[in-house]
Amino acid sequence: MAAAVKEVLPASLDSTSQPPPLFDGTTRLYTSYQCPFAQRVWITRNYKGLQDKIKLVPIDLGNRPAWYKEKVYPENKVPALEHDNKIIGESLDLVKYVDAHFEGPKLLPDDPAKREFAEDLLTYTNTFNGKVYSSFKGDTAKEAGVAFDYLESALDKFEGPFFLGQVSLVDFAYIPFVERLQVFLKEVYKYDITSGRPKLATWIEELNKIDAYVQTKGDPEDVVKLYKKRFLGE
Ligand SMILES: N[C@@H](CCC(=O)N[C@@H](CS)C(=O)NCC(=O)O)C(=O)O
Repeated sequence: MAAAVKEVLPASLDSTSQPPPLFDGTTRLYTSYQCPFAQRVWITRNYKGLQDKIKLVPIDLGNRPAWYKEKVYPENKVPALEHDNKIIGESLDLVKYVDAHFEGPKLLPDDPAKREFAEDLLTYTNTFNGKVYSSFKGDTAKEAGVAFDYLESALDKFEGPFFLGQVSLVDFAYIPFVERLQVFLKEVYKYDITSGRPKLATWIEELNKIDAYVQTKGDPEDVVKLYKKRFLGE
């Protein structure tokens, strides 16, 4: 198989940048290449083959343009999607929105049991992140372990390497966080999240075969630096 072409990514806009011509009919994903929430939507866009339909507009969150809050998204966060003359935010709503309103492979199956499980898992994402983040200051292996065990047993529910069997929005909701946590826990705590969790190991491996995801991955060293500063005050 030929290697996939890497998308040329636009440079981030900062406080000196002019806004794009807003509400001109172009669909725009306001994003940050470092943001795991935005990465959920970015992977979804790539997987559905919407690179030409949804334009990436990266924002420099450390030096944000004033027009972003004033004219685009009063929440002043990424991700946000400009579509059909409106702005929509919140990554979990956005992945569903992009799946429902755009062409490309469907990322939620029709099977009601799988849909219900998808909702449960999407709801659990915040709990998952909260449990792992709070473990950094406690008994990390034990407390983070509970959250990763939850994923391991969820991956056992349906046949196939992904949460719902076949790849879905649920995988794209978790992987940006798991990707970062795996690196950080290994580097700082010498904790291997895949040890004793074969399903989780295979899930990560399988996702790393999906170009739509691989193209969105950041530099692991940046993650370690950022997390050390943010969570450990280093
Ligand atoms: N609940 C939001 C969270 C988005 C979020 O917190 N994004 C961060 C970047 S990773 C952000 O924009 N932070 C800027 C700020 O809070 O001022 C979602 O799921 O989309």
